[in-house]
Amino acid sequence: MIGRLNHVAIAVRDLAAASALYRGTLGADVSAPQQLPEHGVTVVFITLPNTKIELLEPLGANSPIARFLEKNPDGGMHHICYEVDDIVAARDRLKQAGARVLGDGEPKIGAHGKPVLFLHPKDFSGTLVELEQV
Ligand SMILES: CC[C@@H](C(=O)O)C(=O)SCCNC(=O)CCNC(=O)[C@H](O)C(C)(C)COP(=O)(O)OP(=O)(O)OC[C@H]1O[C@@H](n2cnc3c(N)ncnc32)[C@H](O)[C@@H]1OP(=O)(O)O
Ligand SMILES: [Co+2]
Repeated sequence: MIGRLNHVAIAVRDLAAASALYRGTLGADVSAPQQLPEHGVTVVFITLPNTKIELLEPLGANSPIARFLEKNPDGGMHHICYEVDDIVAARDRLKQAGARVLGDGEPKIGAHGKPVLFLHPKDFSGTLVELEQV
């Protein structure tokens, strides 16, 4: 059901500093920041030859990233995103298998303008999983 690795996301306290680190020290191609209030994040994408890295900074009072940073003050790996062809079919199959789909269970439009859903980390070996329909 899952396809390509779309991105690995890292939560950071200071998006400008983390972007400078990737751009300057690691020599990476870093996008401009994008605010996504519906997701409670400001995001940049780093394009690598085989996948992307998403850097996430908290945005707004109810950001899931703010809560993550309370527990992980230095930041860290936040989620992994797999591509699927049909997100509603994937969701229904996962629910049938007993996995918890987060939020209201309906796909939201993510950073790439495509539908996304999140799966509870406790159901996936301690890793928060995002699905993106491509
Ligand atoms: C930019 C848009 C989009 C894209 O297109 O790419 C994005 O990526 S947006 C990214 C941000 N959005 C989300 O994270 C949405 C989904 N997340 C959630 O619904 C919640 O953050 C959560 C995963 C359900 C956690 O909720 P929270 O209220 O923080 O619960 P707890 O702190 O009580 O956590 C419960 C339990 O789970 C562990 N945990 C929490 N977050 C993670 C994580 N990212 N990775 C692994 N484990 C995680 C947490 O430590 C708790 O465990 P215990 O302490 O053992 O109980
Ligand atoms: Co993501």
